[in-house]
Amino acid sequence: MTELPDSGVALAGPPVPGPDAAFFLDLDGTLLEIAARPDAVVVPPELPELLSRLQEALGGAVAVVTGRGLAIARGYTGVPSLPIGAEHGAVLDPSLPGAVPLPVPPPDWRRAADEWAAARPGTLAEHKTHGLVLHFRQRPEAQAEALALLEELLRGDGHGFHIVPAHAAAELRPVGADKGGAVRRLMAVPPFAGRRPIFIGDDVTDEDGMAACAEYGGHGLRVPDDFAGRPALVRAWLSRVAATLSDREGRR
Ligand SMILES: O=P(O)(O)OC[C@H]1O[C@H](O[C@H]2O[C@H](CO)[C@@H](O)[C@H](O)[C@H]2O)[C@H](O)[C@@H](O)[C@@H]1O
Repeated sequence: MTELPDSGVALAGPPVPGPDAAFFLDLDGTLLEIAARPDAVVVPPELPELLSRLQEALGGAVAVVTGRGLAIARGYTGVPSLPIGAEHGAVLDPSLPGAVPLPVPPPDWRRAADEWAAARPGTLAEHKTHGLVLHFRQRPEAQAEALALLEELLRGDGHGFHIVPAHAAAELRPVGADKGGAVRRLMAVPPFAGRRPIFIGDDVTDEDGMAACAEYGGHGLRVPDDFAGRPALVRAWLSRVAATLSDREGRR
């Protein structure tokens, strides 16, 4: 059973995997509770220690694969040695192999996104190196207008971008950059190579990462289905995985 620390509620979690597992972890909605705005997330103080314990139990085979920018994700996770696939796999930790050149949004797109958000209180334009996001969580009625703006920006040659739906947001992302690519690049090198990968995510963009894990004999765990939609349960389960695997190793 997985204990939910703040309520004492206990739910059955997935079985604890073997010591040959590798974890690919999504951030927002998986390790972190969803917040009203991207900059309003509360990072649990125990997260860096949890990730470090998990790394130790799995020979280092733990990565975060997120839609967030690299510096932000690095700050939230707080573990310098943790490999990070950022911007949905468009940006990988500089230490990781296999970088491919990707487009950046033209300046007039960035201006148009900022102007769109400035004219609609409650919305937000988020800029990434290889993309941009229009957020409307606090103004859901702006969804259609957000999509209309992104479609308008893509009219013409599209500069190698496409529109990806997100939680209460719409995003422009380079064609061909997805979380599956980040998983494959990491699975090609130690300490991931040869392991059975498990991707934990909550969103449609995580499905690419889960599909890539299946190519290596692994699978995906979906937060809504496997953890009752509760990042706190994901963290509690990962803590149990780390403790169980370390215990088994200690007894050998
Ligand atoms: O791949 P992820 O780690 O799940 O990141 C996905 C996006 O997360 C952020 O936006 C989402 O979370 C915000 C904070 O909870 C929330 O306010 C927003 O409505 C969600 O869409 C982030 O801002 C994006 O850049 C990520 O792509």
